[in-house]
Amino acid sequence: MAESMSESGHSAFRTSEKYFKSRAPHPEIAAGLIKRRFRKRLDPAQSYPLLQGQGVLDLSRPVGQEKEDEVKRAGWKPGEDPLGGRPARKIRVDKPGAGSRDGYIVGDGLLLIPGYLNETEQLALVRSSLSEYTCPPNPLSLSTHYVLPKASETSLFSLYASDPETLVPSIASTLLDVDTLRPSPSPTPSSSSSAKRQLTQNQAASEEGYDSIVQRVEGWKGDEPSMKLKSKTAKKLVETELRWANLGWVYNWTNKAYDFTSTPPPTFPEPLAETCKDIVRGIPWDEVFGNIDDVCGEGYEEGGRIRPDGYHNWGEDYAPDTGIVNFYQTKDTLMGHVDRSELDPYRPLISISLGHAGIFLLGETTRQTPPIPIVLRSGDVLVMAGRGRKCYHGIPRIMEGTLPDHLKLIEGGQEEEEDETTRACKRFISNARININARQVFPKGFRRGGTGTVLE
Ligand SMILES: O=C(O)CCC(=O)C(=O)O
Ligand SMILES: [Fe+2]
Repeated sequence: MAESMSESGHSAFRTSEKYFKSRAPHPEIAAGLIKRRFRKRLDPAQSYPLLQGQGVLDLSRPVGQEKEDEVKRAGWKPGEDPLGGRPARKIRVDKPGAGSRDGYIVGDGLLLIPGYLNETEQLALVRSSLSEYTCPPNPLSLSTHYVLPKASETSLFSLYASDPETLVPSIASTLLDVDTLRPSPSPTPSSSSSAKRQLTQNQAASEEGYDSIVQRVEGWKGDEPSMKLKSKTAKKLVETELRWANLGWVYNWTNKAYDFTSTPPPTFPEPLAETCKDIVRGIPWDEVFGNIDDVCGEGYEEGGRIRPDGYHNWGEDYAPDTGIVNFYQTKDTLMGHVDRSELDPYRPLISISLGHAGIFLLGETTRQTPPIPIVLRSGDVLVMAGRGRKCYHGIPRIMEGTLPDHLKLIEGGQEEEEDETTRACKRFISNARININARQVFPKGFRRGGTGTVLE
């Protein structure tokens, strides 16, 4: 097994994260630009000419964007061997009404479908993400700390679209007079830490079991609002502090578990569920979980392959019931983690990228294996299923200069052709990436009961 721990003592995953996070120019470029005495200030990870000799896997780069694209500026080349020796096997993924798309198996149960969504579908999903998925009752990263509008007609995003300078009171301001306090010497960072996702390792929900989770989360009264936060304008909140919206079953970040107490269960947006089901239905799962030798290059296998029970039926019975919509400004990152709070540990997680491209690090089941750097561009879909659900992953970098033209604001007097919501969506995405990731918490036939659970 190809394991590595860099000299700095960081795991291979962390080394890669640091490398892609750093905005210092790549040494090949820096060599001509940076004086020798400044070079030692560069992040040590920068001394890797290209990380582990790998390039990035960049399968959906539009033609004609090369000049401004940060993949190029940073010196990250589409790699000759992006998978580090692992073969990426091509498959065909059916798409209703659109024939099919190429898909690539990039690991056991891990599938990349570049450009799955067309331009119209991308814009529609950007719109839904901002103008629908952020509406009550869906919790937002801001909900604990701000008094957000309650009705969808006056949602935070509709304020952003129609009257962005509207002041949204912080909860603290309704209890204390924080808005009139002078700034403290060390002001709260713009993405308040409490709004960020705290990701630490925890026991897999499938091992802990439903009853124990319910007991653990019972009686939880919610997070405390920060008493330091001032009221802010809708523009400031949406553009700099909104980090996520939660769809369907509500995830409780503090307990790292879903809150199963809500009755009736929360609903998941139907059109999004249909898109995810179409994706799952269109995948030839027999090929994904087929011949072991096709997927695993030498030195790749670790802990054996997993062929999940019932995967033949996913096309019929996959039904996402929870999801997170991540909003990234170009400076934002998401630390390496594994999503293990779903009771079915192997069902597909469907991850949709919109807006600016991001570097997605696809690791292994430990942080010690060097991850594959994948450029996820607007319209790409990544599917994590089976053993792939146990793999570390994260987003160390959102890349400037990668917004596709169809998501850019129309300039030069044609603005009137677009409605206020579309313009607001395009204003937001001009500096951002959105990721929608949908999951199914419960295995097929799982019934929640009073004292226990019954599997049909
Ligand atoms: O933004 C992405 O592509 C990944 C998001 C993710 O891993 C998560 O929300 O768990
Ligand atoms: Fe994740």
